[in-house]
Amino acid sequence: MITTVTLNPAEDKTFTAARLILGQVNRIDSVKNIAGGKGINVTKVLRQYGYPVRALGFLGGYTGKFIEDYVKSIGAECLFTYVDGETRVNINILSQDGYVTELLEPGPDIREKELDAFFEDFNKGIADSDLVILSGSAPEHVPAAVYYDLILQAKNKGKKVILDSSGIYLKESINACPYMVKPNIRELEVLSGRRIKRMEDAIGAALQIGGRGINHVMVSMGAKGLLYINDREIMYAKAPEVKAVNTVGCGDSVVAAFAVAEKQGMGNEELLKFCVGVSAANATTLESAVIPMDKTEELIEQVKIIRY
Ligand SMILES: Nc1ncnc2c1ncn2[C@@H]1O[C@H](COP(=O)(O)OP(=O)(O)O)[C@@H](O)[C@H]1O
Ligand SMILES: O=P(O)(O)OC[C@H]1O[C@](O)(COP(=O)(O)O)[C@@H](O)[C@@H]1O
Repeated sequence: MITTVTLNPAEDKTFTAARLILGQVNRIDSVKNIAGGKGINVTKVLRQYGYPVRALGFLGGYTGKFIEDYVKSIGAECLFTYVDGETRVNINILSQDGYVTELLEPGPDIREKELDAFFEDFNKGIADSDLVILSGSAPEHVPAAVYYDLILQAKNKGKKVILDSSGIYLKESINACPYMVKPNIRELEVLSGRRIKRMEDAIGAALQIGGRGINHVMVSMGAKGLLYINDREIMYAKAPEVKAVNTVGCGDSVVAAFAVAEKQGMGNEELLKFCVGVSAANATTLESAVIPMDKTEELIEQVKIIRY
């Protein structure tokens, strides 16, 4: 069993538009509403690879119910903690000039007793899982150190923890040393306190993070690909060129692919190629975290690895 945690799930509204002009009336060409949020996307990808998954996190109101129904429909187990507030709606605008603009709501207010209820659910939810995946931001009034506590609790029970978060939630939790962390360049800058302009900067910062006792550091670089540092190797894989339709969910696809690779016992090179292939394939579909399997195989073949 794999447990995914999405503290701040969202209904993702994907708008397509010719262009987006600030301060003007913008008419939308099409709308697609899907269940999203980082851990929900990870759950989607893991289910496509056939793994049993239990999804945890806060849900509330009509949007929360919509997300739970979807997660059940893909065959994942649900152990969500229901709250009085309403789960958020996030907007992703894909404009024809190639820009992806995301408008992310903060999420509902979480009361102290709701947070306590979540911690109880978490301890039940991870009992039979070997991998625990913590993804995304947290809603209002959840302490910044929430992931620090969750990582330690899961590690104390012998679980491997994967962390993909941002800002204060990432910074406050990194000293709990998850098994794997996946910052993008912006997040790596937050973690290391350094500006990252060149590959050498990214390698230096990732080594600094890994040196704290994190076994696997994957730095995602959008269309440029992935840098992967573990206790033995430093490897970079350029992303294959694809016609990107929607890059939302690419980071979540890397995380899910890493979990699949871990489950399948892939070697480092195979693992990196797989993560790059799956995430590039995600970019080719309009719906986030829907992986076209044939395309993925084709893309994996194209991935070239550079060792440092
Ligand atoms: N335009 C693209 N073409 C090919 N692969 C991409 C593209 N955008 C993202 N990817 C793949 O997805 C991974 C994660 O994307 P990234 O945007 O860095 O993550 P995040 O959404 O977490 O910021 C990248 O490391 C890369 O492998
Ligand atoms: O939890 P956060 O950081 O607020 O992000 C939520 C958003 O991230 C996504 O999971 C996409 O994440 P990635 O593009 O980083 O993979 C969306 O589904 C969701 O709206």
